[in-house]
Amino acid sequence: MAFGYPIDGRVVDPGLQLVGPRTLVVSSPPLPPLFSLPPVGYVVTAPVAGFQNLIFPRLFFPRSFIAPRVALDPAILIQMEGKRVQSLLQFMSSEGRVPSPEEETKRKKVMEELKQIVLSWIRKVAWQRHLPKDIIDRTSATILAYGSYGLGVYGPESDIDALCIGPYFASMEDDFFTVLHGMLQSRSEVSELHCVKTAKVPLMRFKFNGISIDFPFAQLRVVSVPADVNIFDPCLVIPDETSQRSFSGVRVNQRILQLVPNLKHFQAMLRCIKLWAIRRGLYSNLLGFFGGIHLAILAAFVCQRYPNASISALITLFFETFSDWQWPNPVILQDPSIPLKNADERCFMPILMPCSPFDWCNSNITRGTFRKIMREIKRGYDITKDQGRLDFQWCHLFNHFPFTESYNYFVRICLIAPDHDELQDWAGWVKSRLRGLLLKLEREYAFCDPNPKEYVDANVDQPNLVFYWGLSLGSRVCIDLSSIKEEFMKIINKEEHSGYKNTNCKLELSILHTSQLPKDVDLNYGSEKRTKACWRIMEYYNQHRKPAYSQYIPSYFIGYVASSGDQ
Ligand SMILES: Nc1ncnc2c1ncn2[C@@H]1O[C@H](COP(=O)(O)OP(=O)(O)OP(=O)(O)O)[C@@H](O)[C@H]1O
Ligand SMILES: [Mg+2]
Ligand SMILES: [Mg+2]
Repeated sequence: MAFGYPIDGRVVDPGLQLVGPRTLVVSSPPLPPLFSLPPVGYVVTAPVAGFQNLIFPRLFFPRSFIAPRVALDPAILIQMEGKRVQSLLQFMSSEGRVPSPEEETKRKKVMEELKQIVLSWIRKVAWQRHLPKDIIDRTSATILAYGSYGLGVYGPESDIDALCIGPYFASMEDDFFTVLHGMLQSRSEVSELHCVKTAKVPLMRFKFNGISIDFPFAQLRVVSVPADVNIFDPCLVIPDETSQRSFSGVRVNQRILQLVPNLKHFQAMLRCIKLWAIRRGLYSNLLGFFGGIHLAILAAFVCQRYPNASISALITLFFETFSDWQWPNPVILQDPSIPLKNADERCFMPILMPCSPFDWCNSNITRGTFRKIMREIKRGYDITKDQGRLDFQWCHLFNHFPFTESYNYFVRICLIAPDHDELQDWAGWVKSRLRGLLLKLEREYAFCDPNPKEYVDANVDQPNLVFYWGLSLGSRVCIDLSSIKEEFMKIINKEEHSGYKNTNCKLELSILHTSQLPKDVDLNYGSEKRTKACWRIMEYYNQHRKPAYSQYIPSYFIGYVASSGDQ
């Protein structure tokens, strides 16, 4: 085995060769640790007899994982790394975050059935439009998955995002939102069907066999859209701007998949980062936190930088990279090679989409949510940076955010409607405007933490949905929300599309002290509980590991290695 050391920011391997600006080769023979500069990272190679000058990078370790100036035994490192990855995968699987084969099959079947519906739809449309018989015979439409399902990282709560692509004669208003809508409505598998026509990317939203589907539409100037349509084909003519925007989601997804060096690592890491964001109350684009697209690009960025890193190292590197990041410097996964459009100056974390037209991800992050995100990223780094530590458990990283311990006051936002269907529409509309309320609360109070979780108040007779947002009052003593509510209701009712002015849909806004929270509402949702996986990991840590010390500095504790358990 030999050692390399970082010198002036570069890393030199005295035994073999320089392998890159952020890597260190551990090979033979060992040299004493002389340099005080902290290494930026390590690639551990397995020494191969007879190939002394070749480097076989196996694993990348973040700098924090290995204390600087300490000699290391690569065999122990690799073993420890393997255990950490294993316990992480075990944790994710026991938390139900890895879809079962049945779930995979169920979703595939939904996609297949939607494809069939879309095929019969387009023939029907061609026939209704009296197109020539050969066109009716030849025409086809298709659907392409994108979002978390397209990336292969969906969780139990995820929807399927599927873009419906139709030929030149299929119009959005008449054929998609009317004919196809009618066909979907008549299917017994379809429920909760809604049209969202005024969104930037207009879509139908429904459940198919209980799975939520986001279903936008785009048109191509062709007679027949093949199932394997190449959406990067420069010859494709996309006739209108709405279709361009609808295509963007699929393109971004496919580009991300092309840019990550190791798809399996990317998918596994993104699943973990998403669970972390959900548990820490950071997963909701509408409420000023991350959406799936933000996390996907940030995760891909880290994977691209560290192609040799293991899944657990990638998680540490995610937190390390973005706690050090000089925001609002943008995160760019693919160099656009064209001048960048100006990011919105209010954007706290600009993230560029990795393909033409290189737009910025839409972000609702506010000053307050940015503060919380950064605090949580630093927490993530603190927990994961030294995984050799005695009390390390993955479940600490994924603990639910302890809302009731963190705030004395909560803003209660209760949305009420006469029936469930109306509640869906009403809540959808209000949620799309909640950033306005958040900004007002931030202006008025010291800090507001919009917990994205939705609750139901059993004491309210009508169908309802309730948010409890954490509130720090700062030096304020007045907690009268009436003026804020008045201003917010103006936003809700003013917009011409809302149409909610004279309906029975209501919004209640109040401030509660923690002691006034309903007894059946657990805002901390399991933060104190230990999951089954956690216990399993603890057992493993307590019973089957023994401490390992550096072979060069015998009293220096490196971590644990598995033992047969007979100690
Ligand atoms: N803020 C945004 N900016 C740009 N594109 C977005 C944004 N939000 C959503 N999209 C597009 O819509 C797609 C689907 O978004 P969605 O909200 O369903 O998240 P997701 O990544 O699929 O995660 P989830 O598992 O929560 O569904 C994204 O992949 C992206 O292409
Ligand atoms: Mg989705
Ligand atoms: Mg979606």
